[in-house]
Amino acid sequence: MKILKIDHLGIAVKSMDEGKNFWSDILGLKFEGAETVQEQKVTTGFFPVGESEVELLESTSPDGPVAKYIEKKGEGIQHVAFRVENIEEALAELKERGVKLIDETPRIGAGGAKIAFLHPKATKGVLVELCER
Ligand SMILES: C[C@@H](C(=O)O)C(=O)SCCNC(=O)CCNC(=O)[C@H](O)C(C)(C)COP(=O)(O)OP(=O)(O)OC[C@H]1O[C@@H](n2cnc3c(N)ncnc32)[C@H](O)[C@@H]1OP(=O)(O)O
Ligand SMILES: [Co+2]
Repeated sequence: MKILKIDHLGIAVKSMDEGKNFWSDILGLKFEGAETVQEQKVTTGFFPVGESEVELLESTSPDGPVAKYIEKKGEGIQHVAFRVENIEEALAELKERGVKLIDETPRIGAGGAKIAFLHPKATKGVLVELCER
């Protein structure tokens, strides 16, 4: 598999509006707009930073993964996303090597990217997202 770069850092926030204030008003990053991804029960907000982006995540439902994360650990970095050249190939390789996958086939994430998550138990405690755009 080939990882091209860190695509984004996913940061769980209780409120997109409040989160946005810090990242755009204080740090001066450009807010590229919000998008709800119903399947993941989140509204996302992207801020480009050089070759990568910050992705703020606000839950749309109390039983979504981001709401559960905040309940357990508080606001903060919920996942790291790597951009890969070919996500199906990467997932097949990881599966063959015994890595615990949350998604065995890609789903559709923000901006229409193909995404899939690896289980934090298989990655030394970091929820890893692979994405291909
Ligand atoms: C829109 C899209 C995009 O970019 O395009 C997105 O990013 S969507 C971003 C939101 N979507 C997702 O996160 C989808 C993938 N996530 C999931 O399926 C879930 O959140 C899991 C990662 C499986 C965790 O599920 P759940 O909270 O029900 O399980 P759990 O509480 O039993 O957790 C199992 C163990 O994993 C740990 N754990 C849970 N969430 C974690 C996280 N984000 N980072 C690191 N560790 C984490 C828990 O502390 C626990 O460890 P201990 O056993 O040691 O206590
Ligand atoms: Co993400």
